Amino acid sequence: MEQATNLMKSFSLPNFDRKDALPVVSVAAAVSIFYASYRLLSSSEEKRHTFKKIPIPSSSYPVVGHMMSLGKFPGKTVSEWHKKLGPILNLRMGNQNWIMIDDPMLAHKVFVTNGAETSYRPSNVFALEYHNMGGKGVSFSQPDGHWKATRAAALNVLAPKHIDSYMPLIHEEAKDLAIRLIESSEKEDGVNPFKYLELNSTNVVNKTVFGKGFESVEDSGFLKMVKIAEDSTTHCALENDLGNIHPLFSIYDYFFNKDAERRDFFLKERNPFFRKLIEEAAVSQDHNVVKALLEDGFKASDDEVLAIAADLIIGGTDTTSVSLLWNIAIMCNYPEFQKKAIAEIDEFVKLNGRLPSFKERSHFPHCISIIKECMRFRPITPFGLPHFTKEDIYVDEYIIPKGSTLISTMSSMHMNPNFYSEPEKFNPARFLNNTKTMQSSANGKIEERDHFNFGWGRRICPGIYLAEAEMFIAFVEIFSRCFVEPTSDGQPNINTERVSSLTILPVDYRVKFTKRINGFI
Ligand code: HEM
Repeated sequence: MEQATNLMKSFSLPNFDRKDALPVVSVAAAVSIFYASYRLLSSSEEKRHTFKKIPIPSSSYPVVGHMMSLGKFPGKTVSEWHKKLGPILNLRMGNQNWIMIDDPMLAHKVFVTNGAETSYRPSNVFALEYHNMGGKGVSFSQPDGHWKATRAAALNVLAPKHIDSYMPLIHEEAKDLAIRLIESSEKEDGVNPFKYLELNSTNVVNKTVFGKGFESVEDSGFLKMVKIAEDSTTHCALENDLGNIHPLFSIYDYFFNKDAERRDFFLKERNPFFRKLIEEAAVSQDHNVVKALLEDGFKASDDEVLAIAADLIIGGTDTTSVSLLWNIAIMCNYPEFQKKAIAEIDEFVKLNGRLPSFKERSHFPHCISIIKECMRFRPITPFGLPHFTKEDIYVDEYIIPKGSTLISTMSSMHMNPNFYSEPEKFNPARFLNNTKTMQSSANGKIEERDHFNFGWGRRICPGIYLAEAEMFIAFVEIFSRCFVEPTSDGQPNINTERVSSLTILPVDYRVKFTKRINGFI
């Protein structure tokens, strides 16, 4: 102990008089301030020097940047650039800066860890001012505006406890879908299932939101709704807001009267169409989302109801039907997985004498894995929905400058060999140990995510539960009743695609929905 005390004493400072100490302390303080400032400056200099430059693909041209180099399949082009240049790319689109990311871990850091800065949307007049009615909707409104309230309202009406009350209608629609597919396939020796899938998803969302559906694929109301949804997505696409990409391009809009055409679409066509549906829904006896928005504490204004309803219709129709369109094309190409799904469904039906509810999905590991793997194997959007950052963000060794549009490259992200082993192989077994709902996977740890089709962080799709229930129930209805087979045209081509506004679809195909003679339903 004594030794220890002596040792401590030997380290203590000599005794100074306070007066003598003053100049010493001042000099020391000045030196340390100077040193600290020097460290700070040099460390930010060091930081600047040590940060990696984000690669820029070489095919950029004056004024347009990479716009003209993206080609007919922008998702594929950007995926090729990622292969050559790495997981993060910097594109110039007119005067906009686009950062493309195809590594899930990096994307998680950008969109989730830095979510407070990266949950904005790039400015787009038609999406924000017209589609979202000046920020009153969800999908394109900015998080520092009204978005938090409308997003909370959307999350509330799409929450499992609410969606569960619509399950009977989801089952009814799925049964009608399976019967329509079988009947039209029998009539014409094969059918292109797309319009029937569109009717199914439009009816599910329409009945949920407005309490009203459509009778058939020829119904004029249905055709009008599909057209309105298509035109809305086209007018909201970033690449169509040309003046925003470069002021020079507004000349095109000016001469071709594009702005007026878009304004007229929203004000004279879309809004009156939706307002009528909203008026009817508000006085309907049945439960629907419009009534919930008006009553459930949110007390939305007329414009807010319209903007949110439009978001749910546009967000929830094409997305689900295109996912199922890929699913059927893939199943036709892989009959061995159809057989596994059918065996699982038959076993449940034999035991219970009925088809399962979504709550009983744990009995269906093969069906769940197949649905997930189809979405991974053929993602339905090339780039999801773009985010935007208002601040510089520092991620790994990159600085992403403020004012950048942030995009996840879905095609190559889902083919990332560090995240998925043998990604080119259609292999549902990869998800047999990850059969939790897509909803909980999307909101869980990055290492446990199944796929990224629903986007990221604070902006992640609020309709996952509805989409997942709808896809599961439709899948089970179809395969409990029939086997999907190629027509004499051959197998659906699942290696080429066509781009339509925000989604990527398989090229048109026909398949046979052959009624199963040994089916239990
Ligand atoms: C397979 C089906 C679906 C897919 C793949 C899908 C995908 C997406 C994606 C990628 C986003 C953007 C996320 C982000 O910014 O990071 C999104 C947002 C959104 N989705 Fe979905 N979606 C689907 C179904 C639905 C359904 C059924 C609804 C509602 C009925 C819906 C409503 C919305 C809304 C309102 C937003 C905007 C969220 C916001 O900006 O805060 N979606 N969806």
